[in-house]
Amino acid sequence: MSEYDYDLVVIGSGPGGQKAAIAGAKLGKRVAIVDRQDMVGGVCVNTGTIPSKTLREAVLYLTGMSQRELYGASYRVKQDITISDLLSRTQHVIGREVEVVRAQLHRNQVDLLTGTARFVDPHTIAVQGTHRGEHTTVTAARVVIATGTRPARPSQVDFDEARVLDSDEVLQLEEIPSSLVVVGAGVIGIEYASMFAALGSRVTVVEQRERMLEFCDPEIVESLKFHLRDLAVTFRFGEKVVDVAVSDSGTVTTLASGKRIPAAAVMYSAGRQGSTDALDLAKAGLEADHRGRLSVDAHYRTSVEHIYAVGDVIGFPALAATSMDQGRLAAYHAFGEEANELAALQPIGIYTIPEISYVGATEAELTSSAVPYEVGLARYRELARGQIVGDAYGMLKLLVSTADRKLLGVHVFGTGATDLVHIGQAVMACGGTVDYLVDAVFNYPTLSEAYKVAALDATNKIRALDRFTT
Ligand SMILES: Cc1cc2nc3c(=O)[nH]c(=O)nc-3n(C[C@H](O)[C@H](O)[C@H](O)COP(=O)(O)OP(=O)(O)OC[C@H]3O[C@@H](n4cnc5c(N)ncnc54)[C@H](O)[C@@H]3O)c2cc1C
Ligand SMILES: NC(=O)c1ccc[n+]([C@@H]2O[C@H](COP(=O)([O-])OP(=O)(O)OC[C@H]3O[C@@H](n4cnc5c(N)ncnc54)[C@H](O)[C@@H]3O)[C@@H](O)[C@H]2O)c1
Repeated sequence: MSEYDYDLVVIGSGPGGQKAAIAGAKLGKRVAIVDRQDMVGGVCVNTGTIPSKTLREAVLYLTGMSQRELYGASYRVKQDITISDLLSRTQHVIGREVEVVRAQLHRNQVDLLTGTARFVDPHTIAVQGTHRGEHTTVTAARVVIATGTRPARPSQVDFDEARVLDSDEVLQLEEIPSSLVVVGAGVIGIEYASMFAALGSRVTVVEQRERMLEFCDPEIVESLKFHLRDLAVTFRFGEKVVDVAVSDSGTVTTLASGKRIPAAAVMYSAGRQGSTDALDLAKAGLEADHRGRLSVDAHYRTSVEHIYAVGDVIGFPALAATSMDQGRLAAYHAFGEEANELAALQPIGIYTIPEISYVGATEAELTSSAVPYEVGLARYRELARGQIVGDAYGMLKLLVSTADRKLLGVHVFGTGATDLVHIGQAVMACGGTVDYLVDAVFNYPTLSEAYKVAALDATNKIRALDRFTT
């Protein structure tokens, strides 16, 4: 018998924690996972990915936005959309997802301990429930910390949960604001800006940097900005928020340049802070950085050999999919199970309206590292499926090496972008060339056909160049 209550205790039940716990259980280990009663499934299910993506789906459906190309600019499924129309769908999906997480843990014999965990010593964890007296202490041979992040809140701003909110509190809004200031044009800010703009709020996005989504293809970001401006979004780049004042009639946001922006509400999406303050890390011999984050080695092991950390609490890339794999790999490493490292090719999906997705290199990266490439482009409006679904703006861009014809990057903008990208990802991961896409037969009419159209475009350009040089 082991000297510990559990072989593995996981703190946090988001994507990273869930997969660490289940991977440990599949290896036959005794596993427990700790989270608060109302947070099973993590930030991902309760306040982050799942609610925001469900809200987006509800917005797209009820506003009739994606059908306007076909039925006219005034088309709407529901005339007066209320916040409860939007939130009821969100609550429904959250409820189902929480049940799925609970059932998966249960059938894998993972004990779910409810409460807030803190270290008593490197192998002992105290779990404090919400009610007095609800207190357990467990010991573990190994620990995975998967406590995620929470919105960063500047100390000088008075958040009141009604008019001045962080991105978690958007889900508690009592009405759709007629106007909204979004502070920070990171992924969260720009996704919510898209949704509220689609709902008809007048949105102003304030971003201290000169540009947004700098890691994406600039041509696609330009297209997105064009679309958002068309929905009455105003961008204030290179501007910093210095003050937010609230009164009964609304809010006024003051920028460092002296500009003042009146709005019904203000949403802060200006970065996130690692959730490590409740953990009493010092008792485990650990220390977080100034943003509450933990550092780990290539196997997700912290400086204390038996304690691992995964997911958003270790920082970049801070995505649900990567967090899941980090969790699985941490558990495998902890129990000496062989596993491949995290795949190098990871897609990015941004659920703006329209959505963006890419995998591999950008044109800017290839240019700065002097890798010669050609671009193959397909526009949705030239695809039969694009016409059928009423998407006239979508595009798919392939970056192809002129040296060996391999795919170097895929960038998609428009309907289904976050799904479509995986075709290119699979071809790239298998070392495929553009010729595979030229020769492949795709179902017709589909958006996937964009790959063939773009591949033909790229090969036509490469051929023209070859003819000139030979
Ligand atoms: C608005 C928003 C939208 C997003 N959209 C996307 C998206 O579209 N795609 C995508 O890939 N990613 C998205 N993300 C990011 C994604 O949600 C995260 O990458 C993912 O949730 C991180 O998982 P995690 O394992 O780190 O745990 P998290 O999901 O962050 O959960 C951590 C859990 O730990 C618990 N916890 C913290 N401290 C303790 C403690 N002391 N004791 C017990 N439990 C504790 C918390 O209660 C929480 O339940 C989004 C995030 C936000 C905020
Ligand atoms: N689709 C997705 O994959 C998805 C969606 C949402 C969130 N996420 C993840 O969540 C994480 C957090 O996202 P985020 O958008 O909160 O953070 P972020 O750090 O990416 O963006 C915050 C932005 O706010 C700006 N900012 C900060 N203070 C400001 C001020 N006073 N005035 C004006 N601008 C200010 C910063 O310059 C920055 O651009 C991301 O790392 C992302 O990986 C992913």
